Amino acid sequence: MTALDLSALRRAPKVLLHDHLDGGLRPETVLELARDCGYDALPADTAPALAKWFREAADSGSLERYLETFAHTVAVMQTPVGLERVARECAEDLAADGVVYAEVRFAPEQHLEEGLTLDEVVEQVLLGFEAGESAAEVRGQNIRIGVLLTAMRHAARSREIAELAIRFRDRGVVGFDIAGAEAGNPPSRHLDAFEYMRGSNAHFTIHAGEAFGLPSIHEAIAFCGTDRLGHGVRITDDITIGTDGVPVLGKLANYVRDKRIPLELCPSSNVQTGAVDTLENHPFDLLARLRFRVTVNTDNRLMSDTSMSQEMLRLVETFGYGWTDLERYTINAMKSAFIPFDQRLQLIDEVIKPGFAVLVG
Ligand SMILES: O=c1[nH]cnc2c1ncn2[C@@H]1O[C@H](CO)[C@@H](O)[C@H]1O
Ligand SMILES: [Zn+2]
Repeated sequence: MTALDLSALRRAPKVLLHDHLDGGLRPETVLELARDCGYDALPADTAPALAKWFREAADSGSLERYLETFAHTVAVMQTPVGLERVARECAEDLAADGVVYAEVRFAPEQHLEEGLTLDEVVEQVLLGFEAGESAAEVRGQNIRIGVLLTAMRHAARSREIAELAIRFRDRGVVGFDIAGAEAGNPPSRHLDAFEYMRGSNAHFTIHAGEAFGLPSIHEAIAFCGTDRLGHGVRITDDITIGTDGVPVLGKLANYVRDKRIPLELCPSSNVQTGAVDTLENHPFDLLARLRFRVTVNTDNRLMSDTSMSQEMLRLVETFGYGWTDLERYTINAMKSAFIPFDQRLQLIDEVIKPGFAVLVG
């Protein structure tokens, strides 16, 4: 059995379903792109200081204030060169961390300030991911990236973004999502976008149950028909612990578990936005023990100063998990991916299981 430390975790084949492209830039890249495009509003001028600023500013305890930090990353992702570079580096960084399959999301509507069209934005990001996948392969690190197109939930372009996702479905876009401030912007506002996706036999996930509780999760599932829940951490509001210490599930929690609806849990991000108060109190462990389909995710690597391996290490340190637990969460994630079933199975059988077998030894 290999000791469970950060370097061994980096060798484990990992699957990431919830990662924002504009939340994962390298601090040096933010600085360089800002200089190149004349953006002069960055809050720091060295990479370490900028990394620290993002981490601390995102530690706000409120989703709305956490989201304000994205103004700086989105500002430097407005040109073909900037978009391509950020996507390329994202693929390379994830591959170097041992991620073998990732679904990375971003909101094309936020990248139109310099005159690019929605289609051009998506094309540049896809080019960047392809270049990053190839560069990683040369180093012996194989990764596949599927793109999710996000619509901002406070805006009114979700139908258009869903159509964009379908236009690019055979070129690397594997699904659709909504993100942004949850309170006041319920999923049902975007029903036509979700109906369009369902009508196209296409997949989507919805950020729900992060800054708002059960009604948001209920709408996402019952009215919108979501395939997965982005976070979904507040499903615990529907779980009570009886006097005998035994958890009792309400109707919605039961439904989520019965239908094996995947929860894209993002431990560090959830603490930063105040969805949970401490990692020790994160319901990840309760949900895992109750056999919900839990997955481990980064959400925003820059804002949380994290990686897939780091998130797993934090869970190991907090809840005492071993390799077989981590393998189970990884297989949960691979089963829940938006690529076709045969391709998911191939990654499980040929990459994930053999990779963990080496570590379990
Ligand atoms: O945890 C989150 N909850 C809700 N919205 C988020 C979260 N992380 C990032 N974004 C939002 O998604 C946009 C597209 O990637 C980001 O610009 C940010 O506003
Ligand atoms: Zn997110």
